Amino acid sequence: MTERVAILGTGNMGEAVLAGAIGAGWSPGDVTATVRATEHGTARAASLRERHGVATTTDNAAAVTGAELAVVAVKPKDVPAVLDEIAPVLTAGAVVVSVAAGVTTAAMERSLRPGTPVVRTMPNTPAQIGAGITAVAPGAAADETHLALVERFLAGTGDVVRVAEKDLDAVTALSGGGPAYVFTVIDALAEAGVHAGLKRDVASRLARQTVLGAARLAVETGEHPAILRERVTSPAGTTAAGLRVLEERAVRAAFLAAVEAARARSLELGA
Ligand SMILES: NC(=O)C1=CN([C@@H]2O[C@H](COP(=O)(O)OP(=O)(O)OC[C@H]3O[C@@H](n4cnc5c(N)ncnc54)[C@H](O)[C@@H]3O)[C@@H](O)[C@H]2O)C=CC1
Ligand SMILES: O=C(O)[C@@H]1CCC=N1
Repeated sequence: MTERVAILGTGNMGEAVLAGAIGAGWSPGDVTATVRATEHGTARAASLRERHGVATTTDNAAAVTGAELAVVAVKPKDVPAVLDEIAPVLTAGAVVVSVAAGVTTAAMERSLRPGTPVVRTMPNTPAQIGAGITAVAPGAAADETHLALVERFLAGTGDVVRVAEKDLDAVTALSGGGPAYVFTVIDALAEAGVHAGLKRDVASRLARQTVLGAARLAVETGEHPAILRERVTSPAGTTAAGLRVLEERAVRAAFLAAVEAARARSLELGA
């Protein structure tokens, strides 16, 4: 027995969260996913019904009627319009959860009836396979019970961590967008392998599994990445030669600047 959930705007992130929760046992019969009333939306709705067994509609207000959880997963600029649609019909005590980058709980609360519990979150797309991490921060009217419900729903999407709302822009920059940085690394490593003479399928397999294996080793041993890196790096060996190039090309500084730029953009989206 699971609570009734509405996913409002079921694009990349909405579907990833939905798939993670359902994959971990949330009943598809308790989930309604909304799409836009366009040709593309109609096709997408059919595909969501077929692949996940959820109900679909283009009517956000109808979707939240009777729902205990309303997950807002539209683009940040579209959040106010969706909140305006659902505010009059939201069940008393229902929790509004947002995954939108930058949009503050205070801004959302202004569009909702006074006292509506709001939880702002920042998931990432590995949620789709239960390997995500989501940071959550409560709004003014969200208490422990509301947070617990949101965390139980998100548990199927992977790890969940509570943070202060002021930290969510940094979270967005690191783990929200982080998969994109890592996919760039996988892609670059595979291309480098091809350049070094490997067949494309072999290079791609080596690159993907190397990133997965390194991540799992870091997570499962809990050891500092610098220690794990040292164990790969033989004195005057091949890895030392490669790492030297990464340092010369300021790859660490590039990651620092990328996360800072993404955080600044998240702050801008919320302004
Ligand atoms: N893509 C990602 O990796 C992450 C995205 N986010 C956040 O998730 C939100 C959605 O991003 P994406 O899924 O990437 O975008 P998307 O464009 O794939 O999904 C948004 C969906 O909402 C639909 N939509 C727009 N207005 C609607 C309305 N009034 N009623 C019903 N459906 C409506 C669109 O047709 C689209 O399918 C954004 O606010 C973003 O900041 C957060 C974490 C990671
Ligand atoms: O790029 C974006 O704005 C969203 C938020 C984090 C990941 N994707």
